[in-house]
Amino acid sequence: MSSCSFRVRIALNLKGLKYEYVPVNLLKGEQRSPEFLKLNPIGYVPVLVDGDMVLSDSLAILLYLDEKYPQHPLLPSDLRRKAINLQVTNTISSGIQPLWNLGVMDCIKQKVGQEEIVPWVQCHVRKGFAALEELLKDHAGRYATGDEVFLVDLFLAPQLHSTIKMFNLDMTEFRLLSRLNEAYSQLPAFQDALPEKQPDAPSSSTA
Ligand SMILES: N[C@@H](CCC(=O)N[C@@H](CS)C(=O)NCC(=O)O)C(=O)O
Repeated sequence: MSSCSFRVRIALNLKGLKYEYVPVNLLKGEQRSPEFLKLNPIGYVPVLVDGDMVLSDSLAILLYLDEKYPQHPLLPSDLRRKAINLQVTNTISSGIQPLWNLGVMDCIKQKVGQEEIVPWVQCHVRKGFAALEELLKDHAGRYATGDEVFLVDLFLAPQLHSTIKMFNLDMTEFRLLSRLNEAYSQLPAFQDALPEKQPDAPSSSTA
């Protein structure tokens, strides 16, 4: 169900890399098991194990894969487009996704009440999406920063997919993001990375 793991699967698919998929059930708390904490002491997925290399943050994993496997580069060579990619990627990974992480939602449920989860997530995601529309409006082509898929698309697609699906977000005011979401849904590398396509997904899986 993790949007952060979804990012990494898209990159592995784009680069044509074979990998062994090891499921970690977040709803069962498997990310807090002693074995998993040895891989990532903060108890978050994804983790990439590549020989003796253990990496536990999606951005670090993506940049590592990009250097090691340069086919289908994730960052554009053009300096300005590269900078926009990094800016928007970081806006999603630090300004949107952490605000609706499972641990945050659990905390709201316990300290404030279950009924406050959806309004909380909708408020923060809408604020983030409004910013993304503004940040990307002068850069988007078919995808977020032109007509090729880059790093920012690997962050955007899972964010859109997960929040629209889980929180029934009304996207009518986010016209650019809606168009991009539609474009991503046509790409095999993105389709095959969907949470609901993974071997351990329950039939009603959301991300
Ligand atoms: N910055 C990290 C964030 C990782 C993260 O928040 N992972 C979430 C799933 S997308 C998680 O494992 N949540 C489990 C929890 O909150 O207990 C990354 O990009 O990999």
